[in-house]
Amino acid sequence: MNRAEKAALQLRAVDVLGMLKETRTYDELAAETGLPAGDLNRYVNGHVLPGTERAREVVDDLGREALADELDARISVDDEGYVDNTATVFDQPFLDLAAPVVANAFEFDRPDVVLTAATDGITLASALASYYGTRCAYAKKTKETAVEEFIEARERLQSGIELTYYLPAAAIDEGESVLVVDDLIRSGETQELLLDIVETADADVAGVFALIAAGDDGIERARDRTDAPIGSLVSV
Ligand SMILES: O=P(O)(O)OC[C@H]1O[C@H](OP(=O)(O)OP(=O)(O)O)[C@H](O)[C@@H]1O
Ligand SMILES: Nc1ncnc2[nH]cnc12
Repeated sequence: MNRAEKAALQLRAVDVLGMLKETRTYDELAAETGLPAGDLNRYVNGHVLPGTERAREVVDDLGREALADELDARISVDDEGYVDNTATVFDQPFLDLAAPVVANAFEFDRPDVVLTAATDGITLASALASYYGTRCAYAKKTKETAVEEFIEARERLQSGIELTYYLPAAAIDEGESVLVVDDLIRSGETQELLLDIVETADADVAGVFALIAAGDDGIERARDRTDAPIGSLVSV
């Protein structure tokens, strides 16, 4: 790690601790992290940065669990199993904090493009693209105006309705590496359409990630399509 990467990791750890501190006392945070309350206070208040080893532990070990808990607390599931996740997808700072933790926890190779489906995946894709310093692209159910060439992916859903997603063809170049993400995966139909788009572009899949997996079907469907790492932060 060079100096800038170390500094970024240290700041990420401070962000994770700051998020945890919002709902905990320093003593509770100390019990949870195994770190002295006095040190935690100095980190959260920005007086001292954690060393790189400590920062790595906070981001890798504590970060993933803490984010999953936070995500769990923010979503509600109705009687039919449908998820209200607006408190997450509308909160860009939360997703910006989640991005490095997700990237570290799931060991995706740094992609050239983070691809999602409009609408609800966009804020997550934006957070991840910003973290990796790469482009973000989203497929839409309608054609963007003034764009001439599109990659199209069409599928007949279980309902019998045909769904088509369109991505401007210039959004992904041949041979690029693409991380496919969405806020939620249930049947996996949307992810499958995104994977079709990656295939049509002659690009490679760096990974598949959803914040929330509603059941296992979607993850399994994605697993049938690629050997790249696949994951979700929480399951409902
Ligand atoms: O795994 P699946 O069964 O395909 O479901 C997951 C998709 O459903 C939701 O999008 P939706 O189609 O509701 O569109 P939205 O993002 O515009 O709300 C969600 O954002 C995923 O894209
Ligand atoms: N919000 C949601 N919850 C569960 N399954 C879904 N499929 C599409 N949107 C969904």
